[in-house]
Amino acid sequence: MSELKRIEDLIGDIHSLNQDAIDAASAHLDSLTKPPGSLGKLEDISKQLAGIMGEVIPDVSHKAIVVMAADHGVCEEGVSAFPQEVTPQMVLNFLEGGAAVNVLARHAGAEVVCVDIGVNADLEHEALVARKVRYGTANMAQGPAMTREEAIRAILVGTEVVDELVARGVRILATGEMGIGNTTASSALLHVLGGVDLEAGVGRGTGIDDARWRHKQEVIRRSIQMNRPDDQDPIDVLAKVGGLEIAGLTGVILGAAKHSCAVVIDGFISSAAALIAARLAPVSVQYMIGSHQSHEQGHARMLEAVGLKPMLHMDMRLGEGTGAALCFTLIDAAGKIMREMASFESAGVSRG
Ligand SMILES: Cc1cc2ncn([C@H]3O[C@H](COP(=O)(O)O)[C@@H](O)[C@H]3O)c2cc1C
Ligand SMILES: O=C(O)c1cccnc1
Repeated sequence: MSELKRIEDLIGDIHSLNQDAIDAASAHLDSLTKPPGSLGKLEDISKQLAGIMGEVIPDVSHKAIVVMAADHGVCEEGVSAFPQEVTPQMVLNFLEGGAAVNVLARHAGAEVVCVDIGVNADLEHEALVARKVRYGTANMAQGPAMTREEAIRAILVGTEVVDELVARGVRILATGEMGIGNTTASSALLHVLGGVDLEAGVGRGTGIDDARWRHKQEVIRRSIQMNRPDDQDPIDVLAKVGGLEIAGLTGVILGAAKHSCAVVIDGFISSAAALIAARLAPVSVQYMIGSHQSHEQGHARMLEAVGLKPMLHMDMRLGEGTGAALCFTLIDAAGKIMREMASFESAGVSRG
């Protein structure tokens, strides 16, 4: 089967949520000892999870954060405060359990799965999922970041990783990434697909100064002029000005939706992947949970373009899956409410 046909089939396998399960979860929440709706977004999470998994109180105890790692040729233009070699160095840090996402994942009881989908170095580690599509993207300021075939292959890597995780019992997923330069690619995607000006949609990433921030906008402007991505064709935009980890995460999101699993979306870069997924398969948004609003300029506009409302505002701007890991703790809290709260009947409390 051609790889494009596999993407079309994947999209065709994603269905709307189960309304009966949502109604049953809603009735259960209203039977609990609280005014209806008073637990706000905790109730929304429970209803969404019920609709996604087709059960009133689904078991989401087995959680995984998929950290997709890849490099960006556009780093040659000086768009990040850090050098490219940080990408493979951080991958080893993830694999040894020392990065922020590892700590927060342990706190939330989630596993971290690190995938080399396009790091510009040879990496070896027993825990690494080695699925390199190519050694980093090309410099998008001089030509397309990758070919259409590579973008499609990277999306399929993401769905295959999810297939394997679901087969081993994972029931909820989250997105994470590592890739020096990837806020540049993400802002380019936001500009082309979301129509957001570069002033508003380009942030400081790892912490660039004003001069470099203006330069980053200029590099994105040049990259778009050079490649002329078709805003009606999300895979064309992804291939020309996106990234391999972003493509992989698009696949993770679509794969989660195909398996009727929720997928918690992390920060700016993960949300760019969510934007591609939303444009390829609008119904996939129903499976996404917006974890937090990053401090990165443009993230609010990115979330709006996808159609997500973030749970948390923590001024975090790290990526890796850190915001998604924190959101897992809220999802667990929502599940405990569903499981452990007394009802008006059982507790003998009068209804209004
Ligand atoms: C040590 C370190 C750890 C990180 N973990 C995530 N990022 C984050 O920063 C990068 C994006 O920012 P920019 O586009 O400015 O390069 C990505 O790798 C993202 O995951 C990190 C960055 C650094 C330096
Ligand atoms: O919002 C994010 O995910 C983010 C912001 C800056 C750098 N890296 C990631």
